[in-house]
Amino acid sequence: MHFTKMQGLGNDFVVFDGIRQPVDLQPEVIRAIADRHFGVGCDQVLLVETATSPGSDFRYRIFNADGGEVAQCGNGARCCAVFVRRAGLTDKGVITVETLTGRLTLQHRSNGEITVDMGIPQLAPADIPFRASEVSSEYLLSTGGDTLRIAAIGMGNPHALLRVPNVAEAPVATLGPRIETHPDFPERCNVGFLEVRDRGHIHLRVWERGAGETLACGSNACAAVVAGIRWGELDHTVAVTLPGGILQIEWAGLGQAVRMTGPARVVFDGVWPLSEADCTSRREA
Ligand SMILES: N[C@@H](CCC[C@H](N)C(=O)O)C(=O)O
Repeated sequence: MHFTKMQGLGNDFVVFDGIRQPVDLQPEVIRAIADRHFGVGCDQVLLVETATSPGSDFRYRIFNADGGEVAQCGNGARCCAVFVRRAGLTDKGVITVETLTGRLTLQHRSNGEITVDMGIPQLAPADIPFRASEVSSEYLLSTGGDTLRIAAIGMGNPHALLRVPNVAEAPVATLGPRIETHPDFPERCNVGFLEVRDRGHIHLRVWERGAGETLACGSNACAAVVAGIRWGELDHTVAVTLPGGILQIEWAGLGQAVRMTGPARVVFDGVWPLSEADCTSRREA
């Protein structure tokens, strides 16, 4: 299977063209590809397939490094836009892709960046999904003896957001997995630790469901800006500084879609596996 290694702000992907070649991605194959020591190494594996619904150009599928299939990946969406043009699958400047739960519009910009229409955020607990009796901009979450104030927001995938005084010192590796697997998020969640610098700028670190801490998470950046606007702390256009770089996020408010703009780059092309005999990717039993 031919693949392209790509990255969006250091959130890295192994991308397969499932239109021109048969691609079989069983969970154990995804885990082997994503392994940073025995495989290629990536946060997510992406698969581009033929669209199944009218009005979409492609089907865009996303698998976390742990092998689980999910419905949304913002940085991956920008990489998908670059991948389909580079592979000669389309020459369109505006591309529509279907995901597990919705549709995204990807727009190539004249400066080489890509803007993604990430859809309308889900605020109703049942849609996120999150266990709460009513919609609120802030919820209390009890974990390990602590009570945390969080926002819970769906961007096609579930997100928890916490304010921190300084992202550099945020307990991402300890609190991240506890919130990811908290029973109030029945499908687990991505956890964003956000520091508001001013009304147009936040710093953000993200513990991703199924991947651990990544250098950037586009959908969590969108959810963080939605949370900050609902708290009354942010304007409608916000620069989000992540460890891997900066995203521009825009949200006009309730009922409106979130727009995310940023780069996407090719790292290299490869073949997986080279051959059974050459394949050194498996952990020895
Ligand atoms: N890195 C992504 C999100 C990938 C999926 C996420 N880990 C989940 O499980 O929902 C992004 O840029 O949005």
